[in-house]
Amino acid sequence: MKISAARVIVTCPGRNFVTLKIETDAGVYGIGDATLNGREKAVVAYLEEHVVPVLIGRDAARIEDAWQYLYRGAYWRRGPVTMTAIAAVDTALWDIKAKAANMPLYQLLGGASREGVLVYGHANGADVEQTVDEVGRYIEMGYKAVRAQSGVPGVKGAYGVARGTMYYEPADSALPTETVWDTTAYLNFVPKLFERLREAHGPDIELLHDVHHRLTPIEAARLGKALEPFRLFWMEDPTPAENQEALRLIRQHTVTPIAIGEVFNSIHDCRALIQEQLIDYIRTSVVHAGGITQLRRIADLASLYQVRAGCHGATDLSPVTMGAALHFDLWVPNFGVQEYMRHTAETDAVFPHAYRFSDGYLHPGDAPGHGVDIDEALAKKYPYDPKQLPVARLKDGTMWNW
Ligand SMILES: O=C(O)C(=O)C[C@H](O)[C@H](O)CO
Repeated sequence: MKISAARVIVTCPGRNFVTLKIETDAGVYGIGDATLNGREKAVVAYLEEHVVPVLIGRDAARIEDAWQYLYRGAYWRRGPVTMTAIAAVDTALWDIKAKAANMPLYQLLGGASREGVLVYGHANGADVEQTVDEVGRYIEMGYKAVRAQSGVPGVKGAYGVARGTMYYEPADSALPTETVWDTTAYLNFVPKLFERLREAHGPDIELLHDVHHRLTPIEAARLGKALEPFRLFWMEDPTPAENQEALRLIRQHTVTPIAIGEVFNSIHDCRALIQEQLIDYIRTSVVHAGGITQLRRIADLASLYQVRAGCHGATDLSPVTMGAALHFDLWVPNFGVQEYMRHTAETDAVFPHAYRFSDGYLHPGDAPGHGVDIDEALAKKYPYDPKQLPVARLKDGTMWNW
């Protein structure tokens, strides 16, 4: 079964998505997500200029060889653009292999290890009480795990707070929106938020929180310690994790579980964090960490150290990534939780999918392949709309991590 064509499809049903469609001479096709939020066109160019030409005529069944060819053969390895492009090819080829075998992808990976995939939703509010209500709304919808983010007094454009409810979309403008970060205000506020959430919703609901790379190691240690009485499922991205050693310091001070990895694109980015057991959950995703092929390797490494998978699943990861991730999650022995930020109805219509939510769990469905398709005619109706992620500055104007 040879690859006969490969095309990049860019569409914006409410937000931008880049999709690679690979066709074969056997008539079977596969699709892969290649969306890199705010940097979409860089991946489009990488795919169209450097990857598509070398795919034509290759054996579609040789997924590992294609992965190694695109990774080792590139010389300029790794990085989010390269690894997102590789992920798109890898996901499309796994889709083709599973369709050709007439099996849902999770069967090819080794079969289901569980009945459904525990997911966490995103509750957010302008202040504490609104966030408490929003968490309650997610619990009513059946969620067993909820991430809580709130507006912080004195912080302009706090991370994770939507302008409407349900659909937080940070890439909101052609030029980056400027937000202001205030560590003192944030550190004083967050423990009070979780105290109130436990008081309102009791001890059993799983609560998560994303710090979004804003703290220094000692500040993150302080926050983790302050949150211990409220038993978080995880504290995410407490510091920018390119400094992997920083996690040693944080770990010495707190038993609040830590999740890191959504911006990682290589197994090497998480090697020390996993091998030194500095994190509890690894957040690498199908789309930004080189596809199913590398994600499996990361998960296997993590399983040796009791680190569990907690895949990134924000709205900028398309339904194609969500579908593929759910097959991975259903199989992976060391599963923790899957992020599930619902896509809008417009997005869901462009990407018809087999996965279904029920009572706090998602199931990838049993359609052959990863179970997600693209309606190309509908996709054409939504042209690319340039949008970038925000930036953050301290109150005195110093650039900070968004
Ligand atoms: O979902 C999360 O945990 C995020 O941090 C979402 C990111 O801000 C988003 O994917 C950036 O594109």
